[in-house]
Amino acid sequence: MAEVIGVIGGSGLYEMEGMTDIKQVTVDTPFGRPSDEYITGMLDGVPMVFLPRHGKGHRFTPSEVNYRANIYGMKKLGVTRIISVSAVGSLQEEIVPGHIVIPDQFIDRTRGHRKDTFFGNGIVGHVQFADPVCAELSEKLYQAAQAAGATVHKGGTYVCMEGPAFSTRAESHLYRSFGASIIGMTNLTEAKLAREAELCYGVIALSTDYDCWHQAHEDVSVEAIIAIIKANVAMAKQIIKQVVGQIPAERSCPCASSLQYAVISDTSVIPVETRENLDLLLGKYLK
Ligand SMILES: CSC[C@H]1O[C@H](OP(=O)(O)O)[C@H](O)[C@@H]1O
Ligand SMILES: Nc1ncnc2[nH]cnc12
Repeated sequence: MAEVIGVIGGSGLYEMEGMTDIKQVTVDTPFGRPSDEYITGMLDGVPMVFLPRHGKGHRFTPSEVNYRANIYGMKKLGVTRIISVSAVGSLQEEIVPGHIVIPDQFIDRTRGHRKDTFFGNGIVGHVQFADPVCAELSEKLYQAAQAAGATVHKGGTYVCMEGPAFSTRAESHLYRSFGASIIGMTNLTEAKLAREAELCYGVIALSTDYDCWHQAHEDVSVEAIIAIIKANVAMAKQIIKQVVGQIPAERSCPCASSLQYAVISDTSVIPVETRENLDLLLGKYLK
């Protein structure tokens, strides 16, 4: 039986066509409400769960999204691999709007307001995050993007800013001086929580604009982003359709055991409520 694939749709991707046996599922979590109901079903014979990150109708800012609930809900529904589809600004000339990037690194420019860990409340753990995305899933996404006919860039550094306002021009130039490739507001937070939930995480990033550094292009605007998304969302869906059949049933990557040596707390002092809240993620290590 194939493992369940989760898709988190970003700006412009609020539903996943082509799924069969669809159910809308409300999931309760110890971390509050996910962004919306999850859509469960099958895509080309593979079990799939879909969630729109900002909610249907795009109701939550990047800072307001309840990332912990979203990831926990995926885990609760049996998901083992998450594919994120996201709109990003390009920080490099060669990443033209309309191109796809499969990023492999992040730089954190969020401001510490987001809940980006399941740890706390009496339990401390530190997962490895040097390689923040699943290399195996990302390779499959790259191959699927090529097969779908996209112009796709393999690897790249995603700057995750807080938003919701876009960057100043000075910030945009600063990120370019870091050698970063793309900029968005959501994916790093998800990647951290996916790692803490022992889920693989990979990103299909659709370049929608040149942010505000490029002298020959208009500064980023929602209007321009939506136009590019509309023209390319079918491609993102095509990549997902391509990839589901290519993902092996069993995972052989390290993502599946990322919590094994992460907890530093004396397990005898973990409060009962914390233990209960984290049982789904950590129970097998806290016996
Ligand atoms: C609509 S422009 C800015 C918005 O788009 C990206 O969203 P997502 O990552 O969910 O596709 C970016 O991160 C911002 O949230
Ligand atoms: N230029 C940009 N900055 C931040 N997030 C984005 N999402 C799409 N384009 C973006």
